[in-house]
Amino acid sequence: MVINNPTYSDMWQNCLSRIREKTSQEEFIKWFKPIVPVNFDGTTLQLRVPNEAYVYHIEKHYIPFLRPIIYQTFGQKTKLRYSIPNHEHHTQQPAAYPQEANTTPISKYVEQTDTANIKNPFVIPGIKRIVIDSQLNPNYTFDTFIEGDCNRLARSAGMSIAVNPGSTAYNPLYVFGDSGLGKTHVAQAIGMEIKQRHPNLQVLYVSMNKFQAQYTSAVLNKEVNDFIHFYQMIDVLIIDDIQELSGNKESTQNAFFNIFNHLQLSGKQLILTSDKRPVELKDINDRLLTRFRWGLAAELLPPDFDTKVKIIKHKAARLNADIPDEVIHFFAENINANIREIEGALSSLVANATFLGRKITITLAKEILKVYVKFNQKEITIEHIRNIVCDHLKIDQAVFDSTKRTREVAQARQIAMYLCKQHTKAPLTTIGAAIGGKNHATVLHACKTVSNLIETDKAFNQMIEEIERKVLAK
Ligand SMILES: Nc1ncnc2c1ncn2[C@@H]1O[C@H](COP(=O)(O)OP(=O)(O)OP(=O)(O)O)[C@@H](O)[C@H]1O
Repeated sequence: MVINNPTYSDMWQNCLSRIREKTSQEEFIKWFKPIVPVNFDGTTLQLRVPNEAYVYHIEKHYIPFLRPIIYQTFGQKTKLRYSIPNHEHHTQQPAAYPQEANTTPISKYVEQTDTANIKNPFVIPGIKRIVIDSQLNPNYTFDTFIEGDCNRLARSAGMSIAVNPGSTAYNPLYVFGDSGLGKTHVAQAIGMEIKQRHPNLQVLYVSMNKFQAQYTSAVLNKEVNDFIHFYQMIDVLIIDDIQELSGNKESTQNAFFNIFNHLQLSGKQLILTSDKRPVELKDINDRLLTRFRWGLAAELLPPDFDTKVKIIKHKAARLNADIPDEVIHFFAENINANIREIEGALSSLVANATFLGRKITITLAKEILKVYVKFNQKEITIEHIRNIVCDHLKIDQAVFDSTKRTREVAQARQIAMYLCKQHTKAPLTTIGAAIGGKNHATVLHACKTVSNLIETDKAFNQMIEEIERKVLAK
């Protein structure tokens, strides 16, 4: 009886049987079944894999598992070599994901180089680590993200994740809140911190819109598998504006599900941001929604006064701008909408001071707020100004309205007239009539006197700014 030596294909089948016993059906079908042995020369086993993503995935996740199986079947110290169909094509072109037409590719599978010098089994010389541009904004770090009650949960959870990505209970971390409250900033800060602490991890930030565009292009180019494999290799995936997945085609949601599920099961970290609470997300596959709720949902709230002050001071320092406290407080009191608007107002304040040589005062700040943010201030009336002036200068209203002409009272009236001219639309005659029954020439004179004092007397100027702040904080 002639016993034929088994071929390397038979030997590989033997390996596959053992692999099948020890892996899930899904893993086996996805990662091992597509592998084809193409040569074995007694020392090196050459396997054809569908693409570079396989090489990377196998090397990263299965080597300790595969090694004994291959050694027992092919012999101790057997070396592995991979080949990839259309390799020329694959390696000369940068990998397709994630990139957009006419933009710099952010990922490159680096070409397999000389294989003659294989020293260690299971190490593929030349397959260098994939180079990925994480797409993170280096300005979005924890150092520049000011902490307050409004963001403490997201910030602290983010810090824990940065220390142990994928190993905390916060997976995924779902950061939600209204526009401009710092969702992108905190998500990217986590990514930046992870890159610093764990330089070997692949971190990728992508918006849901960009992800969808890439997926659509992958479908058109028949590269969906490459697309999914690329994303499945990421260690920390940050997806901004996840709510954009709503109402998307089943196929896009399925692709995202495959990626999400794979990463989560492999202990990779996912960070999602959204302008909606998880329960408010609509038209998203239930199996995804359930997974979004597995980790931690952290809300970002509008900052309180003190946090706004800290943020403004921090941003002013970065702009090298010296902004008086009362202007900072004025901004903090009057901008309620979001931090992006604070930044816009601050930049234009500084631009006015730098390019137009204007002094940074509450009056300038008010002008800017009118232009740059929804400034919901109620109309300021003459009566309101009179009340504030009397209150601040501790002058009785009845005395203020009387014919009494002591220096303090006369000056209080002048200040009130000046502020009425600055902050109301009332004509000078109306202002004069309402303050001591004076004519418009007296009001003009009062305004001139106060302006001169503001220019020449520092203490007086400070007092006016203080009164003005109270007037505007209506
Ligand atoms: N706590 C903070 N400290 C410092 N800057 C902050 C803070 N929160 C937000 N910002 C700044 O506010 C701006 C808006 O933040 P970001 O883009 O992260 O908001 P968002 O919630 O993602 O908004 P949108 O939903 O509109 O995309 C950014 O420039 C960011 O740096």
